[in-house]
Amino acid sequence: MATTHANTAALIYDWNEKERTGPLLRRAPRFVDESIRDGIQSPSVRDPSIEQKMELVRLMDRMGVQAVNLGLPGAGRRAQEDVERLLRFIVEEKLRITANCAARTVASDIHPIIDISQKVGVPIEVMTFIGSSPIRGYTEGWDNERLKKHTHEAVKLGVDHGLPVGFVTEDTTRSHPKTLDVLFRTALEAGAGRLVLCDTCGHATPDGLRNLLNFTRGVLRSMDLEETVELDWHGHNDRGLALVLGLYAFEWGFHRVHGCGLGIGERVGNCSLDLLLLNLYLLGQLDPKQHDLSCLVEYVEKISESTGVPIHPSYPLAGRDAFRTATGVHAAAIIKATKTGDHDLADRVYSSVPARVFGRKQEIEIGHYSGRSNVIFWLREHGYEPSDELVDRVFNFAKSQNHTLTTEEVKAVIAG
Ligand SMILES: CC(C)[C@@](O)(CC(=O)O)C(=O)O
Repeated sequence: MATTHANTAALIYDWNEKERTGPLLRRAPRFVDESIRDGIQSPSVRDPSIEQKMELVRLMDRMGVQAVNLGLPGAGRRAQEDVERLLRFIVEEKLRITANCAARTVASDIHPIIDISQKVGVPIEVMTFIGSSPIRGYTEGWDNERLKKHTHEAVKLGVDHGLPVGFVTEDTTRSHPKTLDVLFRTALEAGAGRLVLCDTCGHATPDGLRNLLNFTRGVLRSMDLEETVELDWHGHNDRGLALVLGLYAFEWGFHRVHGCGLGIGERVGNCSLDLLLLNLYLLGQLDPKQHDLSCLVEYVEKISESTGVPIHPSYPLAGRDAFRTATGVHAAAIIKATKTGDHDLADRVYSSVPARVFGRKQEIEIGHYSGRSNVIFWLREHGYEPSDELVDRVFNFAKSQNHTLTTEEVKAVIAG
């Protein structure tokens, strides 16, 4: 693996690399951060302040995320003000990140995007969305003719004002090919430069994603647009597959994948953008000159702080427990590796994510599953001489408890 130190690599047989069918990308992956649009549609999420949104956009930019959805200006005055301020912020700070905004396929949602774009003098990509599945058509009472008319008018409105337009079919993964064929053609003929395929309800399996992509490619090919129109994948996590599908989407040729920090978003959330970045990094698919992931943990923490969504203790990389162990067998191995002085080795003995690369640290704790080596290591780390008597005392106390000891608890036992 490209990101493993040579010493450690010799000690790991990497089945991941034996034969790769997963992400080996034909082109550099690009990302759309939906945290401050779809992310904040989650019922448990608090709307971050404008300052917090700016901070998040700055972190996205540092991580090399190419585009951010700034919101849905059609939602009202506050959304419009936020979008305008964020767009000005991007310009003033000379960030590389580009902006897009969500809009229903109605003129009243698209006009505010045109207005803000003209006011600030920067193009905003219009991401105009329409429910395209039969189940949505049934509940909303829309027929295909109506969908087609709205699609044509909305895309044309953005294009006529010189804005790039992405056409977003909600619930694409449960939509009939005949409907998609009509809608894609209508949008592309009206000048859409991008199709956004959506797994709005988190329905797709990897087969579903591939079948849909092949179908969509067929439509583009028949219009001779395969080389010019870009494809985005936007997925939700109802079945817990969003991250895996995000990785496959890149593998199979999507240009961009959408995601949210900490995987927040409607219901069970979107594809986790931080875990997508982490995985592509571990697969050696991110150019380190373009993607500074030293702030990846900070990004997840800021998402959590600003939205009020806690980070689950076992959440990969940023979770409190991601690099902690109290278990005797695990700790003993890590302690031995630490003694070699090779930190990469110590970080990899019991994790496939190297903590130190992301500014985190492997920690050894003391609990009822611990061995004496945990206690000795802990005492040394905290500046205590591990005498036999002291080790016994802490060890026996830990065995009588049902949880991992806190620093205060260990100190109280040491104090006697
Ligand atoms: C707008 C679209 C991309 C959506 O997020 C739906 C929405 O938020 O209305 C989806 O998942 O299909």
